[in-house]
Amino acid sequence: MTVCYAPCPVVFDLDGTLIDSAPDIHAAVNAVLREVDVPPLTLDQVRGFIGGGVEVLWHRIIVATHLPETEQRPLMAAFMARYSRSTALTRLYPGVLEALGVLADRGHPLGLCTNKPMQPTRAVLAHFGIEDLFGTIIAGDSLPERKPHPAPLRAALAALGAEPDAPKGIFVGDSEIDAETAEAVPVPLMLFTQGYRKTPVEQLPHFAAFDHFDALPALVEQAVTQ
Ligand SMILES: O=C(O)COP(=O)(O)O
Ligand SMILES: [Mg+2]
Repeated sequence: MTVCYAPCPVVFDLDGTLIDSAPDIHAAVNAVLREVDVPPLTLDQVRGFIGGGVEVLWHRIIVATHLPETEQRPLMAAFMARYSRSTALTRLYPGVLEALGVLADRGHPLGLCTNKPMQPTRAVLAHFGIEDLFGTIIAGDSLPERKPHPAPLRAALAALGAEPDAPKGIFVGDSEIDAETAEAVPVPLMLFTQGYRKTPVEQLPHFAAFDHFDALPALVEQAVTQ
């Protein structure tokens, strides 16, 4: 694995890492289900379905609600129309703004690599006024591949100046998918433990784990100087 010399690119996952978006996703999912007379899902259920992008989310909803597979496309479209500007229930995790500011001030190029589609990604970043902090945004519909395929993270690192063949940088994420993606690139993963992960921390490959964003800048410098 290649760790870089300071200041190296730091790329972030979005849902469950920078933002707790599950309440807005949950509300939009249930509004769509209500339209087809399907009982609501719990917040825990929907949170457990997030991470693979909108197709995976709706595939899991279809399976859980026993709806016919033919419903997936139209319901997903109805969801996207509703969710794309939904930010009212979404929160930044504590310390995110400060940590991004510290890393940016230290000269780290910052990027975003999410499986969430671009339109809601841009809407939520604009809502929190943090869009301009990121030198690149690779979303779930930016490339033919999505995480855990290494292509999206490789593209984000390359856009921030990393060498395409042996990218150096750090990935910050919350999920099984993020751990797999970081290994596939490979780059060190800083695992945020308060996100949407379902696997115990010790079973997920990671360079370091943290439960509050206050800790992140020091972990990044550790990875860089090791
Ligand atoms: O929208 C999703 O399913 C996942 O998004 P993430 O990659 O930012 O966690
Ligand atoms: Mg995530």
